[in-house]
Amino acid sequence: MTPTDTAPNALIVDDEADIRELVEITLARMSIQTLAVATLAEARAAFEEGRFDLCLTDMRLPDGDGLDLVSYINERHPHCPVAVITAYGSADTAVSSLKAGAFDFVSKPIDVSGLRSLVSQALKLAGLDHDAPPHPSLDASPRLIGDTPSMQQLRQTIAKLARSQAPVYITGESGTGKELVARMIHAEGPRMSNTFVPVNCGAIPSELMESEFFGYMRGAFTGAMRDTPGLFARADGGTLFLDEVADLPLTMQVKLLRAIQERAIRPVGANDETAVDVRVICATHRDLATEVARGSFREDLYYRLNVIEVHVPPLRERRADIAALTARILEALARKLRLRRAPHLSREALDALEQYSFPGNIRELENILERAVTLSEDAVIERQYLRLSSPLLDTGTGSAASAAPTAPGTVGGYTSNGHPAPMDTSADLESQLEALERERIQAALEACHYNKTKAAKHLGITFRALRYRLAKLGMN
Ligand SMILES: Nc1ncnc2c1ncn2[C@@H]1O[C@H](COP(=O)(O)OP(=O)(O)OP(=O)(O)O)[C@@H](O)[C@H]1O
Repeated sequence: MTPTDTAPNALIVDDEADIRELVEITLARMSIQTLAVATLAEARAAFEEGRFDLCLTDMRLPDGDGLDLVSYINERHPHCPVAVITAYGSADTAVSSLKAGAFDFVSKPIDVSGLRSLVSQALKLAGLDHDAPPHPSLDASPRLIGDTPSMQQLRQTIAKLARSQAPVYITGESGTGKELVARMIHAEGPRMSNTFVPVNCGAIPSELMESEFFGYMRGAFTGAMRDTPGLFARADGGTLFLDEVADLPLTMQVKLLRAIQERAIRPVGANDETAVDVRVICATHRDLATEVARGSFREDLYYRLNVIEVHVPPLRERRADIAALTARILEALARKLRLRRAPHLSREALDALEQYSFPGNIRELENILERAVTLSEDAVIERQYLRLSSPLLDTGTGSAASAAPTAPGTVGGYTSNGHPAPMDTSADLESQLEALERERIQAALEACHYNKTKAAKHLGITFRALRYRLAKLGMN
């Protein structure tokens, strides 16, 4: 196809003629007009004269650093995505270019199919800025509720990160909305029409990890009846969300690092690697830097994943959002339960919620409200239906252990030797149930040698549900 006036145009900045040529040919085959220059000065001059939909720049230029061009474009031409071409094996440079605002990088020797997918992503990005109508999936995509300054800032960060391809590391307590943030980064960016694949790293048995992540070939092991794609292949063109990444065993961390660095995977039983184009976003409620210091998380992988860090604050640090979140959750519940009108909370009930510490954050708020709607038959939900285990907590750490009603001589529901306390029969039903729950969970954990995945199975609940309950009961 011959480029037309409406064809997108790209600026290529590299002092090596053969690389310029390779990139020009590849882009021309994609019907993209190109202008190739060899220096930083020429690149700046080109930007003074025209508008580009994409810029690809080498990192080392005769008159300066590619990073300077990245900063210049981000400042003066923020609508133009810029990607850098890095020398083979220079992971550090790739990471610093992403931090400086490059949306992606391609390493030498240039792999043409990788370059093509990078360019397609970039053009989708550029397209998002033009007057294109919003993608239909955006309307259906989840929304982040809340107007406190931290939420407003989080929304701005999401919009910025959606434009980049850099790995993102999301921190925050359980139930704060880390997965929701990851989904929004995916849904607002050029990968929106491809798959978002969430994976709970703590829930995959370690012996199955490699085949789950990378897939397997028929006959690779007993029971491998057909070629089966793994999570990376399913997320090709889209986003892989690694939840609880700190739970990955060290052997898997090495393989993950390789897949991210090489942008290729080798299914179990396959001879060759297959290229994949996956954006990795990960999250954990643990402190990865501490895990690195303890030796349970590889520093090189940490460095690779933690290019950009986003923190999602706990609900108790943004109490002003509780009313809006409650209203939205009650509306959703009304739809789910086919109620004619969404119920709402009495003033007293809302006050109680606004003072509660929410160790399980928004997921806990959802559970409290679902239970209240089920228990209360009125359109106005009174405080007693919230069944808060300790309604009025201080603004401290939010530890559920300090909140839980305890039997005399016990700490957080445990005796001094660490065993669950005997049930206090004078306590109300709620605290009796809580004590029972603790006891059953503790017994399951002990029976399964503290393997949470197995304990959850043993209890007949999901891994997430177990983790939520552990946090709620302060048993972490
Ligand atoms: N700001 C928000 N607005 C609306 N809903 C939210 C918000 N934050 C979280 N939620 C909802 O709260 C629930 C928990 O969120 P999510 O699963 O994203 O938390 P998480 O931090 O990933 O939890 P975990 O650490 O347990 O994996 C989800 O149903 C999510 O849609």
